[in-house]
Amino acid sequence: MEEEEEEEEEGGPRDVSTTEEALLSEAATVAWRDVTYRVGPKLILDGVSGQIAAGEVLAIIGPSGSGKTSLLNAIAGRVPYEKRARLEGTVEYSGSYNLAYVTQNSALFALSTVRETLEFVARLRLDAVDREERVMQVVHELNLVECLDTVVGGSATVEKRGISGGERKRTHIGCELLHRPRFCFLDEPSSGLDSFQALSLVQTLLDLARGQRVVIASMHQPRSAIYKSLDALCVLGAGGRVAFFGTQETAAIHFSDAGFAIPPNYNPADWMLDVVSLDFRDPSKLAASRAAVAAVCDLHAHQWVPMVSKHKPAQEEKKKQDNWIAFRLLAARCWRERTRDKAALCFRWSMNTFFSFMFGLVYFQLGNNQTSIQNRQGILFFVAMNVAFAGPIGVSQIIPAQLAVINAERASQLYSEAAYLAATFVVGLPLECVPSLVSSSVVYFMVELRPGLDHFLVFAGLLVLEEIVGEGLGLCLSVTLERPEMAGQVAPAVTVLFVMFSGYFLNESSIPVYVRWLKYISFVRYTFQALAVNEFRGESFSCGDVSEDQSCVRKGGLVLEALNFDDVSIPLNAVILSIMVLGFNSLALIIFRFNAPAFLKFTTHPEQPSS
Ligand SMILES: Nc1ncnc2c1ncn2[C@@H]1O[C@H](COP(=O)(O)OP(=O)(O)OP(=O)(O)O)[C@@H](O)[C@H]1O
Repeated sequence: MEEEEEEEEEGGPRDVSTTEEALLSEAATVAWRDVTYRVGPKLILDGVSGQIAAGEVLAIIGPSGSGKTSLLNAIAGRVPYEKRARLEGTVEYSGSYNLAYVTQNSALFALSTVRETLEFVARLRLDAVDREERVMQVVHELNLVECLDTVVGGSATVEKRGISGGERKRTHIGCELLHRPRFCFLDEPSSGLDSFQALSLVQTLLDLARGQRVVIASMHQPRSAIYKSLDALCVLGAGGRVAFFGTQETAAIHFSDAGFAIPPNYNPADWMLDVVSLDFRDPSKLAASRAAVAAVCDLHAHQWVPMVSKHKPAQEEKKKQDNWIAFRLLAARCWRERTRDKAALCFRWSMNTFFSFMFGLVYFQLGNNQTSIQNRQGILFFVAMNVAFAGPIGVSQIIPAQLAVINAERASQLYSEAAYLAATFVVGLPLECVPSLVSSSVVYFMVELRPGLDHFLVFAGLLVLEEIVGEGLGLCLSVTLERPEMAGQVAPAVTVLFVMFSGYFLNESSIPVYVRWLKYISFVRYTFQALAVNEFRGESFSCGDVSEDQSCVRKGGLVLEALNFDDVSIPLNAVILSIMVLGFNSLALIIFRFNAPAFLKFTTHPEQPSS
């Protein structure tokens, strides 16, 4: 029933096989010419050319630092933007295309199972009609059956043992293959796998390619069985030049022609890598290895025949995003990730309750005398301050901890920034507000603040509102800061600023003019003011605990006057706090969009026509 509803929501079933056949009937090719990539003065890729058609697996091999990842990024359009970087040349795809890009470090959500991870992507990328079947197909292709219901585990912030490194890699690849991409780019997919797993992965890539797909993978050091199974080879030499491009048979001839015939009984890939690496052990070895690299690369440059371009400019296919579905799926994932970390959740909630009891004990049953006036101000301020810290500290670390996965998902345009932030915010509401509501109630009744249900409800409502504003502030910090440790330090510091301008420590008339504006954005101030008005306006106090020569404040209104809060209106402050919720969330969205991963665009060589 649920499934049927979803089908309707997502536009109903579609004939996937027809769409797929139509897509595959166009021959997929990608060609790159004279790709040159520099970062500042450093030349990383030096005029690299090549092409590959559907049905084949191309392996980019080369020594460490020769530019394999950079070339793969350049072909896939994923070179990270940098001001001082420059990318020249052309890359042409045939027809419209959709691509998969599997990065080297497989960042995944730690507390989701393999099934949940795959289903999340499938629900965003595939129509309902063959979704389950496709997930299971990928699970079988990548041999993930055994670990399907195991959590991924092992992230920087969550210490939880999960699936193995190889399974993790295959899960990541599985996510990218779900939507049947025509072009698959994989950066070192076999790294971290044992030799059997690596070979079976390459076999999967070959099967994928045979299904009319282009597969390009960078590889560090393919074992001989893997080398033999590859269709085409691009060998990058030290310095980012192409040492060879073609099939294995021509590779043997090429290296032999350059004076480096592959010895019998030697893994050809190992031999080629030895030839095209620089040997820094001593100057003479360095000069000899430089000469060898130059000889092989020059011979390739001399023999390389650039193909005649038959390609029309192509557009990457974009799947239409449904923000509502994305929001629901993101909220479900966010809830999972935040609630499955039981230890962290219990720790936070117990600390919260502990401090509430501490506050309750220190200010236990205040009574109604003159001493209670100062104590009431104190406890109201502490409660407002406590709640102010909870939101920013709780929320600010969430996005930095997930950034690697989120950026990869954003690069694949899996969902919109608005859907992601809305889901993070909404999931945070019960998780942040419920404990804060519980602890505020404990304090209210232990301390015996102003009697009356109406006063308690205003008190609780204001604190919930403050918590929500704090969550918005936390989101702003979360999208700005890149590392969880940074968030952990910055969030309390920023909140302290707001606390300073709460109107409790500092008489507002004494605040220097140039920082006075800060008081207008201090959400702690609006909360504390409204809490004080709720507590004191219209309340009377007894003078039983003061001697005759001491002054006695009978009216709560006088307390508010002394605090400069006499003209504060609770509804107005609540409205201001609500506007702040909107303001902080909108600001978070603007910053998040601004920080979206950006990729370098090609600028053509001056001597080349731009079309
Ligand atoms: N943004 C950058 N700024 C400066 N240097 C860079 C940048 N990107 C890449 N490089 C340098 O370019 C060279 C090629 O890097 P790349 O990651 O493409 O090599 P690789 O062949 O994939 O290496 P490995 O096999 O070790 O992963 C390296 O020396 C690297 O330090």
